[in-house]
Amino acid sequence: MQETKAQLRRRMRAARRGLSPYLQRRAATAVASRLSRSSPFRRARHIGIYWPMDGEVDVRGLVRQFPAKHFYLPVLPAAPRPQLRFRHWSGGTLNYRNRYRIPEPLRGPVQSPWRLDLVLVPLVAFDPAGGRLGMGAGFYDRTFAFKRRLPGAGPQMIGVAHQLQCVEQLPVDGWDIPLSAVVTEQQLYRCG
Ligand SMILES: Nc1nc2c(c(=O)[nH]1)N(C=O)[C@@H](CNc1ccc(C(=O)N[C@@H](CCC(=O)O)C(=O)O)cc1)CN2
Ligand SMILES: Nc1ncnc2c1ncn2[C@@H]1O[C@H](COP(=O)(O)OP(=O)(O)OP(=O)(O)O)[C@@H](O)[C@H]1O
Repeated sequence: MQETKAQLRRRMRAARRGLSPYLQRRAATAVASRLSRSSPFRRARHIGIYWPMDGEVDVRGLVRQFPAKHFYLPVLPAAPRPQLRFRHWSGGTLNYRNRYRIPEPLRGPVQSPWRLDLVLVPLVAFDPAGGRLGMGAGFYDRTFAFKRRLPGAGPQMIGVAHQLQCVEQLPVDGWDIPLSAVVTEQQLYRCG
């Protein structure tokens, strides 16, 4: 029988969490190096990144490596707003954790999502066509929903993942924002 989204999420999260610290470090280095050689990254000045959780690839090393670029971390929306905000982060220690226990900067300039040049998107599973399965709260889909109406507008969305998170084909929902590329420790997928 076909695996449900919830089952696929559970399986992929367990798989990436199960990677040894050695494999995690190797993936982090390979992904950061492949990203930093790609033209969307080289062109970008304002970049959305993420604080890794639950076995996600750790690309925070890029912040130290590229001091001339500006990096921003997602900040969860306060009650009435459905969208993420992105707050400037220079690589320092963060003391505050949000309700999912993910660190967030408490101060610093906030950048509108559409003024970022590039967003490195965390994900649970992806397919080679740019389909993405996230944590299931729809944060990235809602925040970048404007890209469905204006496909060329706003940041390039590049998924970041371990190769083991690749599946043949994900079901597409109407609100899904397709990824323009996905980077893993093994390859760069150009999508769409
Ligand atoms: N590193 C990282 N940061 C991110 C995301 C992400 O996927 N990765 N997000 C991408 O959108 C947003 C956070 N989205 C999240 C959605 C659900 C859960 C979560 O852990 N859910 C629990 C149960 C909920 C609870 O504890 O209340 C779970 O099922 O594990 C975590 C983050 C913003 N920041
Ligand atoms: N543009 C949107 N407008 C309104 N609701 C949305 C929109 N995008 C997503 N949602 C809602 O968010 C819920 C979760 O979507 P989905 O399962 O695709 O999240 P996800 O991409 O896995 O999560 P995340 O982006 O948080 O990692 C959906 O049930 C949907 O109702």
